Amino acid sequence: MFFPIQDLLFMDELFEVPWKKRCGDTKSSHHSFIKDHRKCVRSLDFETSPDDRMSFMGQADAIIPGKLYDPTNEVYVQGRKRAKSKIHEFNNLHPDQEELRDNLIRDLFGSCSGNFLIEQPFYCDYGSNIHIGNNMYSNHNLTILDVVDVRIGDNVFFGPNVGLYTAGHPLDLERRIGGLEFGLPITIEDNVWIGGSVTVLPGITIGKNSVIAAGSVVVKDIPAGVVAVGNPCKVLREIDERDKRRTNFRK
Ligand SMILES: CC(=O)SCCNC(=O)CCNC(=O)[C@H](O)C(C)(C)COP(=O)(O)OP(=O)(O)OC[C@H]1O[C@@H](n2cnc3c(N)ncnc32)[C@H](O)[C@@H]1OP(=O)(O)O
Repeated sequence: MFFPIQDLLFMDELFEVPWKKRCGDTKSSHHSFIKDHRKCVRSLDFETSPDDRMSFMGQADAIIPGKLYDPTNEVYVQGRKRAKSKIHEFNNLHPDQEELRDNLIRDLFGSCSGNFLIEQPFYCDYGSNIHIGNNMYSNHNLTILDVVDVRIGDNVFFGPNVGLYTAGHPLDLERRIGGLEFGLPITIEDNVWIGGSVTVLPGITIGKNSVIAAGSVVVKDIPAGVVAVGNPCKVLREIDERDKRRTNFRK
């Protein structure tokens, strides 16, 4: 069973995901949202850089961070189909077909500002909400659930099996099994290294130059310039001058 859009909007009033970090509190536009979904979405101030490519959905259909939406809406279904098809092609290319791999990702992502290397396989929901900086490297099996923006800075490295999940479901049973979802954006700032098998949850920002230890589950923002470890991921220490001098990397 899926909720019709009118019900979804009224239920949304009861379900306000805390979301004030980058988009501000969207409550002021909430009533017009109930009256006229498209009009309201257009009135929101989306943070897109001038060179961002237009999302495949167009801003009128973009998912609002922290608001419930129905992923079975045809626009989203088509968006995911488009992405799956390109990803299938990407994942099945011979590793020597570097130019084709590169072109497929450039076509899929919202923006790519320089060179990058994403090892196969790679997975995402829409691709158009992913924005990557220069010199990004991802080892095998990066999964990005990009129902809303995922912004990755310059010189960001990912170990194998990393998951960046902007998507979530309500905790209460009725709306969850009814199929509703929400998304909160993820930002990975410049020069971050994310170790293997790290999971980054919706709404997280990882500050520049930080290192996230293998296997961590990042549930809160991580400041700049630190090593953070564990589940839940916590700051272990700052990265300092001693790290510059360190030559012994034995266990
Ligand atoms: C781009 C790519 O493809 S990368 C390839 C994939 N490689 C990886 O994923 C490796 C990721 N590396 C790590 O996780 C490393 O542990 C680092 C870089 C975070 C830290 O390395 P170091 O500074 O050498 O830390 P060190 O080994 O001294 O450990 C410091 C403490 O953190 C703990 N710790 C280190 N790593 C982890 C971890 N992944 N999870 C939990 N605790 C950890 C250690 O047990 C130690 O605790 P203690 O002081 O109580 O004994």
